[in-house]
Amino acid sequence: MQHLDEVLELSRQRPRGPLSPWFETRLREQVGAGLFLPPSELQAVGKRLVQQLAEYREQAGVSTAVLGMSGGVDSAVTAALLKEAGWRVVGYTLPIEQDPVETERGVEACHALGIEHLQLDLSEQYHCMVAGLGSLDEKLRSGDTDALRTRRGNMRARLRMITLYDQAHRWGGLVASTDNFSELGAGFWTLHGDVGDLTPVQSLLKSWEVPWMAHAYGVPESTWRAKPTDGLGIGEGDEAQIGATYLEWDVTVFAVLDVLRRNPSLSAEQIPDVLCAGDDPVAVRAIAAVLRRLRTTWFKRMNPIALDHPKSDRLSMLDMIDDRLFRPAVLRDDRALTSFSGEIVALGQRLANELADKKIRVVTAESCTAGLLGACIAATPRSSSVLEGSFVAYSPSMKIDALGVPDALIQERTVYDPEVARAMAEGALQRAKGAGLAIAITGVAGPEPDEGKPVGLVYIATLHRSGTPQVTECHFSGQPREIVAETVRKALNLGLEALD
Ligand SMILES: Nc1ncnc2c1ncn2[C@@H]1O[C@H](COP(=O)(O)OP(=O)(O)OC[C@H]2O[C@@H]([n+]3cccc(C(=O)O)c3)[C@H](O)[C@@H]2O)[C@@H](O)[C@H]1O
Ligand SMILES: Nc1ncnc2c1ncn2[C@@H]1O[C@H](COP(=O)(O)OP(=O)(O)OP(=O)(O)O)[C@@H](O)[C@H]1O
Repeated sequence: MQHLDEVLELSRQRPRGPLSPWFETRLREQVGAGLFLPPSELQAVGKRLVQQLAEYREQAGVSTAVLGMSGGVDSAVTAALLKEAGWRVVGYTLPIEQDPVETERGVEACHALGIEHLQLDLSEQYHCMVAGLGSLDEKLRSGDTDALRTRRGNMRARLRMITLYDQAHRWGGLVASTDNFSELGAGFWTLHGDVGDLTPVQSLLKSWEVPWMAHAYGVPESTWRAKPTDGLGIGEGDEAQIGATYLEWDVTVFAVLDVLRRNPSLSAEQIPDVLCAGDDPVAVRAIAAVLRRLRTTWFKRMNPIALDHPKSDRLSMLDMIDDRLFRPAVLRDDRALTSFSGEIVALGQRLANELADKKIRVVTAESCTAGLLGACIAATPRSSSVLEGSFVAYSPSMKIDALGVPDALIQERTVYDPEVARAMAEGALQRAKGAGLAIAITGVAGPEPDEGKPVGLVYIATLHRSGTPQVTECHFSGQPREIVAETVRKALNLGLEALD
């Protein structure tokens, strides 16, 4: 299996010798399942990242990125992707009592990638800082415990960040972030120390995908072969601190995810047993280290901690204003199919509140939204008191069989018709005895026109049990998922109107 060999090679596993049996088996399975992306997919991922970085540069009107060049692979790949996307990239080597070999690798990477390079030795500033803060806490200056070394190391990272933000301001640019998926999971970064404004490699595995990108985008071999270190003087390299190699880390995280998917009710304590590493001491140790780090760093991955604020719909409103008016198109919220935008969530909540106030339950009859309207109401607290149910009637025959829409009507007018929407609403309300309001949707989400009807034509019918059906014709534009999201948004608004 060539791909497996490449993973072992680029992850620097080869010189360490064979993996322990548990890791060997899991890695084979995971490579076979495509979790360690094969080179053909990585090529596409690289292209997509570069394309997005280029679009962001054009749309946000910022074209200079500054970043710290540690001599390690993450900063080098980040710089390479930005450069490829047409950014002006300024790489800073910022040694603080650094091993000169690391600094030299940072300089070499800048030259090899053809980016500007500036150097500023921050050792003196660091000492001033330790001395200053040491006057509040004497131990900080000379103490040699893990905690004190970590505090001093974090100070180095934050001092570098102060420098980079100042330089970004100087050039009218932004600070590029170099964090990757594996370090994110391990909580292996300093809050406000090495996370910047734009994160090109955040979803990539440190063991395999980051070095692959390094190889593909012209980073010198000395950089991607170098032993990963935090450059903060805290410990003997990343992997010694984490308690597992990055390859072991990535394999274990995928394995934990797999067992959790199979059995979502497992507790953290049960996971080592379920992973069945019993007679492999290397794996037992590494799994324990991975779980320990995940357990002690979860809060870093959701920093700052956002409460479920009683007025969180205000935050949704700001999100909507930004999304509609100011955010560059490359970042626009078009993920409504899997995670509703803030505005849709807020609308769903409003409709649920109105229904609860009026003690009315709703039934939905959905064609092109295929249940998303119902799901949106189901996602609100106490939805069971306001949602009677949903009919997902996607095909014509479902509309006939499940909702009683007359076959002849569909034959004569197609399913994209106001009368069909009306019949769907009536059929739903007849069948859902506990509902007082029906909302029905039929339309063409695209990407191609259908039965002579244009993409984006949608009919939404609302029917209050004590009223007559109201049908609204809508014309939306965009990709299918955008049309579906617009339809859900409109249907929620029409539901609110119908209750008025
Ligand atoms: N429950 C809680 N909810 C919300 N926040 C909480 C919290 N508990 C602590 N905190 C906050 O979190 C802080 C601790 O986190 P933080 O300050 O980041 O510090 P911490 O995670 O303790 O240390 C940073 C670690 O990242 C490693 N690192 C740093 C930089 C670069 C790299 C690299 O290789 O790329 C690695 C470094 O070697 C060290 O192991 C606390 O001081 C506190 O402010
Ligand atoms: N000496 C340094 N000069 C400039 N920036 C640095 C230095 N050390 C660390 N940094 C910044 O902090 C980030 C995190 O540090 P880290 O040492 O993990 O580097 P890295 O690029 O992730 O490489 P690796 O972890 O593979 O050594 C770096 O990506 C870099 O932007």
